[in-house]
Amino acid sequence: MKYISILGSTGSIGTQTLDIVEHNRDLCVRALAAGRNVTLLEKQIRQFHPVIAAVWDEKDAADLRNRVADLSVKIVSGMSGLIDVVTEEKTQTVVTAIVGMIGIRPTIEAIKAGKNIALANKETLVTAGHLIMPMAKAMNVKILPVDSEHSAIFQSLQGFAPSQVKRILLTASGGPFRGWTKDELKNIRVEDALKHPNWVMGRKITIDSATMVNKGLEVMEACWLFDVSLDQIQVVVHPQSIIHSAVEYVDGGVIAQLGTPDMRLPIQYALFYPDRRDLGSKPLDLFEVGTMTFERPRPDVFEGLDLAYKAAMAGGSVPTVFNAANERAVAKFLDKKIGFLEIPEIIRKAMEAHTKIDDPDLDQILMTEQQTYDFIESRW
Ligand SMILES: NC(=O)C1=CN([C@@H]2O[C@H](COP(=O)(O)OP(=O)(O)OC[C@H]3O[C@@H](n4cnc5c(N)ncnc54)[C@H](OP(=O)(O)O)[C@@H]3O)[C@@H](O)[C@H]2O)C=CC1
Ligand SMILES: CC(=O)[C@@H](O)[C@H](O)COP(=O)(O)O
Ligand SMILES: [Mn+2]
Repeated sequence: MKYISILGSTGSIGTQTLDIVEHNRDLCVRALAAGRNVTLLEKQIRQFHPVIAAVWDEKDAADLRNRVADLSVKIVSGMSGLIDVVTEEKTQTVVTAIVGMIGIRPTIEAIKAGKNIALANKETLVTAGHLIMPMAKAMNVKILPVDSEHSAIFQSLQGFAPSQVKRILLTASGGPFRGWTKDELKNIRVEDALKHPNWVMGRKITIDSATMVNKGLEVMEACWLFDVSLDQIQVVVHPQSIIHSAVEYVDGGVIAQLGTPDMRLPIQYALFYPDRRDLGSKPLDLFEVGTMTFERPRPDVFEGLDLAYKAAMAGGSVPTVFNAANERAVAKFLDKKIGFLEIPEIIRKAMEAHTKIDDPDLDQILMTEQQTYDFIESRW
């Protein structure tokens, strides 16, 4: 039996993880955490029988306790609830499918408790990679990538020593507005930005793909996961999302991972690594794909990518400002309070206003997050 817990079980990655659990009898769910979707969480509790379940708000937790009073599951709430979920005794692997840098503290606590991490929650690594990666090494826990590109890189790296790696080719779909001019991006509606060409995902990451902030976050995520420098990563726009990323080796050979866009494959790979199992998914039909194309990214049009590189180069607390400003700006865009191009504008202004902390500890990261939110609230 493999014992797992899921942070963010009601979301896109969380529900696909549970789909994998349904099809693999040797996976057992020990604990689940959700934000507000009490109805779906109740269903999941009844189907997967976790011993602990968490929701964010204590009021929702009280409601959930009433709903599942016939079961012996402990219902918890808040940050301490998330920590109870990830430190559940029997759990071996925690799937971090929560959205945003709220995942930092539970991820750190999971590592301290010796749990392996199947990491989807890229915001945590972008903001606290300098704390998390050494901690994982010291605790001898595995950080297994779930993000499709990073899983592809991880799969392409199997059997090779890090010294043999020359570059990483990180693919990007280019999002729904690939090829548009900056002028054309001015009046984009939320509904249009939520239409990703290839992937069905949660709302925040879908907007991040449209601004290409997602690719910027993924560049930083790759630096931490694979211990490579920024100039060893090339972003390649590949609109078909069939090549999920590749590694170029010192002899010029390039090894890539290909597949139809289906997040269940990287999730399952992380859960059963190094084994592979039948996923029951539609096989890749290269004749159906027909053509695969490649383009250079346009950081001049998609300023979010340019700002991500600036944040990565600055390091210290600046990636936290980049990420926190983006989280707040995307929430405002989804609420129709700001326009599409105000997302990078807010990130840029927040970064300009920030005084960098070189090697922030956890408290300084969380303080920087709060200061960034306060800065944005006072102006937008
Ligand atoms: N979706 C995808 O295909 C991919 C996603 N990722 C990354 O995975 C992460 C999750 O993305 P995705 O699944 O799309 O996001 P969703 O928005 O679909 O799901 C987010 C999950 O987080 C939960 N959540 C939000 N706030 C809290 C909170 N305060 N406490 C507890 N749970 C909370 C939500 O609960 P509720 O809904 O109940 O409020 C939900 O279960 C992100 O970091 C994203 O970048 C990476 C690669 C691909
Ligand atoms: C499925 C996944 O991993 C997403 O992060 C996806 O990569 C988004 O696509 P783009 O950011 O390349 O548009
Ligand atoms: Mn990705």
